[in-house]
Amino acid sequence: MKIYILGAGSIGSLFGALLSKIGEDVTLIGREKHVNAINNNGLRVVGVEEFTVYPKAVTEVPPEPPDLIILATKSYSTAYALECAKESIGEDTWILSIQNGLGNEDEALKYTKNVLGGITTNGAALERWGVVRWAGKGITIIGNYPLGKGEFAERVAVLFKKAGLEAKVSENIVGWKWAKAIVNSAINPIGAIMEAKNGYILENEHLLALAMEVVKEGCQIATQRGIEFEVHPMNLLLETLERTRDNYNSMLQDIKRGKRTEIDFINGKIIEYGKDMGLKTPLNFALWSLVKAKESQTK
Ligand SMILES: NC(=O)C1=CN([C@@H]2O[C@H](COP(=O)(O)OP(=O)(O)OC[C@H]3O[C@@H](n4cnc5c(N)ncnc54)[C@H](O)[C@@H]3O)[C@@H](O)[C@H]2O)C=CC1
Ligand SMILES: CC(C)(CO)C(=O)C(=O)O
Repeated sequence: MKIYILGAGSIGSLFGALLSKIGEDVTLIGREKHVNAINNNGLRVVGVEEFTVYPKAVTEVPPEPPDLIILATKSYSTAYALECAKESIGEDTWILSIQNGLGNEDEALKYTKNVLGGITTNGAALERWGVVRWAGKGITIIGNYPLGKGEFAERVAVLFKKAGLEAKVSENIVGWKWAKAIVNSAINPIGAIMEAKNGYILENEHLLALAMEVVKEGCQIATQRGIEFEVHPMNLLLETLERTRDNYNSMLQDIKRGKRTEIDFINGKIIEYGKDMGLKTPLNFALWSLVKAKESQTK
């Protein structure tokens, strides 16, 4: 399959490397330093598995339409990245988002009806240009966005499995996207504000109570929008906190590096969807405001 990785950073490079290893026609689209390193020395994966592959790597989206574009930028870069890719989105091209947050697939729907949603609990980090660490093995769930299974989603899941990724297809990917976003809306800002590992939220009764209330608030908005969950976000919250006890969440990591966070696409989207329905989301608003303030402190 001809696959473009749009946003070859941490998670995109991991998916690109694994798909390239099984012989798929992968092109990584990313920033100059990473692209140059890949072209000079190949793309190295370390951690869960260790290997080097030699996929194509470029800074501009090639004009030929691929079968699949895997969207792996941060959510705040999605709109611009898709605009750069629009000439390469053919009639038969599918776009799959493996990003966190809400709204990425809706951006993709502006260009094609062939959109797959996805969530992944794999952990990846760029160790240096050309080298990606597969920090933790997880599951990837994909499905036609917003709803439905579809033949192409099944084909992609088969490829992912062949590449060594645990993968499954869901008929309700929108439910999974919301469930993950609601969990992130609690863990990420609380961990970022407290500058604490995820496990601390589980150990501290005040933080755990707050996280659970934030999850309830997100669920109210989702339910009003008719979203149904395969796994309830409250269970997912507790399971995620336990499983990622030792992690500093990605929002905290972004703040520490002076980078923009994805708060606008997590708590920000829950606030926005609430407003659309005349519903207030005071907890999400408080966390969003505090993270925004923290972001501006580091600038
Ligand atoms: N890193 C991880 O373990 C996981 C990340 N995610 C989600 O995946 C998304 C990506 O996360 P990361 O890989 O960690 O971020 P990252 O910042 O490491 O990678 C994104 C890359 O996209 C590139 N990019 C942005 N705009 C571009 C454009 N127009 N053309 C080409 N490249 C462009 C950036 O230069 C960057 O290298 C986020 O939504 C994140 O929440 C989800 C699960 C796990
Ligand atoms: C699951 C969790 C909370 C792990 O830290 C995450 O998705 C993140 O850090 O963004």
